[in-house]
Amino acid sequence: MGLSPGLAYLLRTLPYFAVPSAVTYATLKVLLRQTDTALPTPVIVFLSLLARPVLFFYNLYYSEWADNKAAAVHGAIIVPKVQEPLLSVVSKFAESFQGGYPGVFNSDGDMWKFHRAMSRPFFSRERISDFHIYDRNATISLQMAKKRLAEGYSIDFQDLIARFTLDSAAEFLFGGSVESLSAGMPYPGQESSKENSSLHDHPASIFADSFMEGLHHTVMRIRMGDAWPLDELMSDRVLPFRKAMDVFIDPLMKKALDKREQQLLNDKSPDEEEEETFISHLVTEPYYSSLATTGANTLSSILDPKVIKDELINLLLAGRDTTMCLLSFAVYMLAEHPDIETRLRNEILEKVGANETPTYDQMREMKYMRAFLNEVLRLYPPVPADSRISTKATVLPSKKAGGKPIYVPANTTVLYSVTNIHRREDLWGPDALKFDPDRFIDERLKKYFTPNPFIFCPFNAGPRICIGQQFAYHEATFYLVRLLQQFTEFSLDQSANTPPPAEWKFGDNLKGTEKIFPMAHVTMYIKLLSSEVSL
Ligand code: HEM
Repeated sequence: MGLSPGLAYLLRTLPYFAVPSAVTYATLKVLLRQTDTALPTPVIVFLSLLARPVLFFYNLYYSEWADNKAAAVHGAIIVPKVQEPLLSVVSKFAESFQGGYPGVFNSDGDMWKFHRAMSRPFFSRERISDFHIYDRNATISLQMAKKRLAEGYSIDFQDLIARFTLDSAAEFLFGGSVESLSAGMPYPGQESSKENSSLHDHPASIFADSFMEGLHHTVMRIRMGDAWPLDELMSDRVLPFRKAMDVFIDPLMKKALDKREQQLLNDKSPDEEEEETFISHLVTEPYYSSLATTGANTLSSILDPKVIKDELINLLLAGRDTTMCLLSFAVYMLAEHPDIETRLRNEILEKVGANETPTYDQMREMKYMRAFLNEVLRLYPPVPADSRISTKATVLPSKKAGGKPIYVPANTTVLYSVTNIHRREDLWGPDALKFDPDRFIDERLKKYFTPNPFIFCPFNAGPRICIGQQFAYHEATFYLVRLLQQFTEFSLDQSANTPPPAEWKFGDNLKGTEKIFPMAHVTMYIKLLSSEVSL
């Protein structure tokens, strides 16, 4: 049995605290002996214990002084600093995964290159255009919605969509469905499946609930900052949930690995007819090119089941909640803007038809649908804030004419709020807070977005841009086509929704007009119930 995170943390940090004190103690002893001076032992111990705090403040003030000096050399001002514990959520995310599942989403440097090279080929056009997985799960989920409405209840759309995205992502990645849709969904007033024992005890709920609970504890670790292990002195809070998830993932992995091993033994290539999943892709693709760049030196290390599992969980985390968030807010906006709902449906009827399954080409032609999704992503970005750490000191030019440049010291965590960027009137125009998909089609596109594309960054940008961007657009478009082909007139069931806090009524930004209370998790989420949806 391994050490608890708390004990491991204490062991890890022991040298950090003990070495300066031990060195001070030894130095004092030698000095006192050489100068023939006597000091009581408690005083020597006390002075030695002060060594770590003194070093801490010396480093703090020295680095601040050195940064200011370097900024002055460039005629720049130092980058504005924020209070760490409040805003370090994303930067601490990777740390909180310690001993967990390192992968493309939460690793850096060569390790990231290795994981990115491993995942990237799977997101080719052909693979993400295979819609039968969405089709099956969308059909099941919409049938469930109809049944629930026929019973006279409104629908917890966020819960329904979470099940749809989980089952679809799991099938795409693992090749086996979690079947969380088959567990059913909560009735209004039941906050979670825990309040409904038949739903909670369903085998499919165990994976889904463990995933959510594990995520919840991970977020708590992030909130607590570096010393989170001290809150887990006796046991690891995330481990039981990881174990519960492993019960689901391990047999699927074993099956894929055994099959590949047999193929290699018989010198066979994978069956052409066979449907490729992410697991089978990982155990099939040769990664010889990545061997050279990553330092991994044997093929067995590439086919290490742990590496494969890490990759799968990373993608499940990166792809599931984000798309759920996009679709939840999309339905919220449909309920708030019936005129937009009508326009979307007209486009669907024109490009796809009343019952037909949408194809890749039809989806590409649906310009208003893409504009609608972009507008949802603009005002309600599923990743509301993000951060980067500077690997070396750099000077950024000032945005204000005549303003001083900004000096960013090396190893600085630079935070940015995607939500704020997306809602700024100076970037998007005076109607920035209005929900209006046309801004991605009409002259405002050329005026604001084209000359300055980084004002829209729901998927980030640069080398670490989201791998699943097109997958997410396809999945969301597919679901909305199916939803709007079958349902009309969405409205919020305000008796069941969590309203925003009363003080929001007089708040700025969108606070004053919000009907639901968007809350922050790793991604944002809403509790959205739609009633009066009719066929
Ligand atoms: C609306 C849906 C989505 C949004 C808004 C979104 C957003 C993002 C953002 C902002 C990042 C950058 C994180 C960072 O580097 O700090 C990211 C990275 C990533 N996303 Fe997505 N994502 C979505 C859907 C998906 C899907 C469906 C998948 C996969 C099935 C996926 C896989 C990934 C991966 C693997 C990364 C890490 C890429 C890297 O670091 O190289 N995402 N996503």
